[in-house]
Amino acid sequence: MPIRSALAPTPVERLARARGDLRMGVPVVMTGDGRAFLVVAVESLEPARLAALRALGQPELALTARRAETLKTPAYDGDIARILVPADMGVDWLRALADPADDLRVPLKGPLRSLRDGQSDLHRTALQLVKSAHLLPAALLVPVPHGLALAEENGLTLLPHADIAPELARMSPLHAVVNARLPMAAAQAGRVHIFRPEDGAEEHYAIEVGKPDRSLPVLARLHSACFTGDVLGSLKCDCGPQLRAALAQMGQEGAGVLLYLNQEGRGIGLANKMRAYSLQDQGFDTVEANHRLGFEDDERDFRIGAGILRQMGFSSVRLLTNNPRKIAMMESCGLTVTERVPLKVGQTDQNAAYLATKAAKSGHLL
Ligand SMILES: Nc1nc2c(ncn2[C@@H]2O[C@H](COP(=O)(O)OP(=O)(O)OP(=O)(O)O)[C@@H](O)[C@H]2O)c(=O)[nH]1
Ligand SMILES: [Zn+2]
Repeated sequence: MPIRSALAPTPVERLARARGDLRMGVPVVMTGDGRAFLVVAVESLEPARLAALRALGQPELALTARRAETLKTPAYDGDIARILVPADMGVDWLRALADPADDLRVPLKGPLRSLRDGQSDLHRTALQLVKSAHLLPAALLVPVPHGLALAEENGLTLLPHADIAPELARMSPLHAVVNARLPMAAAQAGRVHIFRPEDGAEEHYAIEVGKPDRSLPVLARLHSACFTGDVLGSLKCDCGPQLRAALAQMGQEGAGVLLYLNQEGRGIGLANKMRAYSLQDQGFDTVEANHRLGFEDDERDFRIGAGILRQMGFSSVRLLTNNPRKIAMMESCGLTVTERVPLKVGQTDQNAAYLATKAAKSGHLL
């Protein structure tokens, strides 16, 4: 028995496997309180799988309240909506509900029947899981009578809700993997540290400039990955210039730490960020675009940055930011912010509206 339990995947390992399954369109089985559901992500659902799922039960579509609001359908569970999938509706209908790309062209998708009775905890967890796989936040759940047997017969990942829900909510511990010297144009004395989370999600990086004194507040920047801004020189945001200005200031002062957090698109992933950009071309601002996709304005887990700084031995920072939420998060995680150092660079005609929206709707300081 002990050998078997040591070989079997833990809840965290099952979650990592489930993310891969969902991205590939493979169903997972979620069980809890005597119920069992097959769960698939709408984004990766193929017609043959939908037909196989329908043969087992009546599918229910779980969407966030944000997406339901755009679809003008009630979210009786508060933060999520459960919608009955009619027998004659296929994958295209589901995708149209999940993906706002054609909302303006084809506004009416209903009437939709939102479910009011019954429990929604498994649906909520399924949506969190799909989000953490960086897919569109839309999950199809099919109630099945014998979840355990179905998982075993078909080699599907089994997710007991009581085990996985707490794992999804907590911040995964991060481990320092390796660090190496990296001279940079902005700072000769650079060192890159790699941190790997236990849950199999993205690694994050800390770029240490010089040898900051751990007993003093360190000049720090929490930078969220922005492929378009950091690498391509996008004019739609200010990320690239902010990244370079932060490193330059650390180089000038001779010490600092820049965290490069792989939370692309404020945590929704690059594919979803590009969907948001496409909606912005239809006239929606950065916050509205996230909402229409079914996300909150900001899906980042701000605990990660604080966790890395503490692991590196820092307890107080001079934080380079215009975002008050970052300061509040650091302090709630026990780090002292002795000073906010403004970081105003990279304003362009193309990003003026984006920066104004962040100031008006997300509390950024101009
Ligand atoms: N979803 C979404 N993400 C965006 C958009 N534009 C930029 N981003 C992402 O926003 C994040 C910007 O992160 P930060 O540089 O930390 O910016 P911030 O939260 O405004 O805070 P400060 O720069 O510290 O003031 C990056 O992950 C970008 O990829 C957008 O229109 N939609
Ligand atoms: Zn950017």
